[in-house]
Amino acid sequence: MRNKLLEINNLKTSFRIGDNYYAAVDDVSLTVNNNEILGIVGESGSGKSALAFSIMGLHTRAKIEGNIFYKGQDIANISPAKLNKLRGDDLAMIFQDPLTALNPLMRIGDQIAETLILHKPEMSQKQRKERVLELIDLVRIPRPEHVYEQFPHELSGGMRQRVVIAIAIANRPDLLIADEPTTALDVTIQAQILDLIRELKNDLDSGVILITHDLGVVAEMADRVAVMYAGQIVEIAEVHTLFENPLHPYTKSLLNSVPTEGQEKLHVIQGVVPSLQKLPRKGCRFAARIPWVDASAHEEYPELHEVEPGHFVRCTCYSHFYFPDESKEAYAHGNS
Ligand SMILES: Nc1ncnc2c1ncn2[C@@H]1O[C@H](COP(=O)(O)OP(=O)(O)OP(=O)(O)O)[C@@H](O)[C@H]1O
Repeated sequence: MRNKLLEINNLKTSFRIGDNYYAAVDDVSLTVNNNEILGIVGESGSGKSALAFSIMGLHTRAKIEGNIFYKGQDIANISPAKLNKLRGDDLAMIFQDPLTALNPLMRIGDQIAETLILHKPEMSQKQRKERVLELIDLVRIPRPEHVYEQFPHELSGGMRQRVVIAIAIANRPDLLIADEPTTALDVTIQAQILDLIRELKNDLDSGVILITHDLGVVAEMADRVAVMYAGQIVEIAEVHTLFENPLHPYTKSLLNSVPTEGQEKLHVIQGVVPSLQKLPRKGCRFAARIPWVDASAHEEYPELHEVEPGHFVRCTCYSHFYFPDESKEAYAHGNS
């Protein structure tokens, strides 16, 4: 049975730039259940990492508003001591680049043991070593005894990422956040690492937040998907619903950017996510990228609408959206 592990309500994470605070995560609400993978997709700059860091309490200077309930306890603003206890124990994160996540001067075994020393101080040295070897084996690294003594630079990228995963799961976390865990790896290794994350999720009955810009990864891995644009969730749905019936113009354009068999020409929406200072704070944040859609189609304060059970879409523009033919689009851009 799936239970609610994480519930985020109206989260706003703002960074100070000059004299003002600008929200990089703006009014995000979501839930994650145990034994569930929630995929979070969106272009670079859409706020995915800022959201992950907020959950992990890793922002040192950001302003955090709203609630992050973990098993019913609000961790959005708890003391650093309490958060440290949770982090690495109940909550763990797998970062994008294993090289920067690992200490180049420390043996693999010692790096994995470190998190056990911190969170399971009662373990004897012998028990700890046994557990580290078990973890190395669990993430399918061959010859654990040998790898225990090695340094990060002696391992391949894929093996290093397995070490990072071993550290993350050392204390059997209930919630695992994986931020682009396979971006730095080639395709075959990527598939193995994703398989491993899915297996560990099943074994530990954990909830997983999988952040990626790769829709193929989401289709393969996620149970539900949240699509983020400019700090907000613009659509959230079960994975098959999102792929079969995408509604938000941004989701449609993301899906359109993945070529499928038999499709000759794809319409790709131009532009990028605006910087925090330039982000419109009123009206539909995606409006500027679909200038051919009439302004009246957008809401003044776009909200998430539940269009069918569990399927939410932001702003009414989704029901007026269409992909223009190229000539009309050129006209729209030329006149905007
Ligand atoms: N510490 C910070 N101070 C100021 N602005 C920040 C900070 N961290 C992130 N931002 C800004 O917040 C916005 C969201 O960034 P974030 O890294 O969360 O995006 P992302 O979707 O994870 O992108 P990527 O896929 O490139 O990691 C961006 O405009 C970014 O420049």
